[in-house]
Amino acid sequence: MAMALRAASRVLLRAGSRLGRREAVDGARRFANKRVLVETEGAAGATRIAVMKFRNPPVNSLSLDFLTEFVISLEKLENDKSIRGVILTSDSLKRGNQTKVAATEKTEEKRATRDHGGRLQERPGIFSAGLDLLEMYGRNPAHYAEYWKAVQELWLRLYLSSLTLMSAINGASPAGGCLLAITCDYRIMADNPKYTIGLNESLLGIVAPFWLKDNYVNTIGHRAAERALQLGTLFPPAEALKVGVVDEVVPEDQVHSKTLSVMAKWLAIPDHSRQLTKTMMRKATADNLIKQREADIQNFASFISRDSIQKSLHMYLEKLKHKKG
Ligand SMILES: CCCCCCCC/C=C\C=C\CC(=O)SCCNC(=O)CCNC(=O)[C@H](O)C(C)(C)COP(=O)(O)OP(=O)(O)OC[C@H]1O[C@@H](n2cnc3c(N)ncnc32)[C@H](O)[C@@H]1OP(=O)(O)O
Repeated sequence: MAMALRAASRVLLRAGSRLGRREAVDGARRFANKRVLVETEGAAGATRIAVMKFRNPPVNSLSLDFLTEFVISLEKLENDKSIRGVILTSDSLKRGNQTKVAATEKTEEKRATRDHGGRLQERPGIFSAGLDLLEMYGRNPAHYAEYWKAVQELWLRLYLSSLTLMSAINGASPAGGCLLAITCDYRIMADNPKYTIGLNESLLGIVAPFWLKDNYVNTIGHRAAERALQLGTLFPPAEALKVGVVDEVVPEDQVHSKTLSVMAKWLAIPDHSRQLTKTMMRKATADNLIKQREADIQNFASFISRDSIQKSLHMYLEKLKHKKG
């Protein structure tokens, strides 16, 4: 009997590490893939809220692996009928004792910041650095196509999610980081002038895809989007609030509690009427991509493969590598 139990628990452990860990923590539940930690709050049987924490060191860039894990986690939450609201945030915390590994070391692991025990660490103050530039540089067209399909998938899942989605923006949020935020129903940003948010693609010599542009227009209006997209504006919190990229700016240590209290207000609205309203507002924008997904993938793959675009990305990566501070 004991042997059978041990064998069963080994099978469960193996399945657990394949599917993501699930454990009980102080009455709350959590599951984790390697790059996304999901914690749920609230009593069993009652409405619960999930917090999805990004932890893809060093800067929470949207790598293919991260996108895949994100979509799997979101799908799990969509299928859990007790969950009605999800908060997106970064697991990046201000930590002491960090050492930035030399920029000359090339691999992903070596690029990350590590603590003195050699463990990989998030760089602090980053919500998400956006799409992973290394997925778009120096690869082949088939890879670009696969990557773009995953980017589209994440956007569609978030934009059309029946859950109430909120972002607790606790760090820098350029380009794809801003994409994550503007798919949400509500955005709360930490009041730290070092953090900026916006679609800065034009500064990299690339162009935001039409569906992200549409999402931006729906969020801040046509004229503001037209200007911000051409200039690649990254807004500090006060300006982000003024233009409407975010809905609230609060002191950094209150971002989580404020998001929870706003979430409670949204969850007081009946789900069916809120969801139908959300669909009514968003369906046409999403359908616009759905009906031309394949063409959008091919456009991206050929655009990003151009020598001139690869050169721009190379220069941008070099600039990042050699920047001071
Ligand atoms: C004809 C029309 C067709 C249309 C087709 C559509 C085409 C659309 C194409 C693309 C759309 C892209 C959208 C994007 O999201 S592009 C990504 C934009 N992101 C950025 O510009 C952010 C760049 N990063 C930063 O500004 C900073 O790194 C910051 C996030 C503020 C953090 O700063 P800091 O804490 O000082 O950290 P470091 O700068 O030192 O960065 C640490 C290492 O991480 C690397 N890094 C940073 N960002 C990325 C990234 N997005 N992807 C991959 N790697 C990234 C950085 O190089 C450092 O590496 P190393 O340690 O080796 O120097």
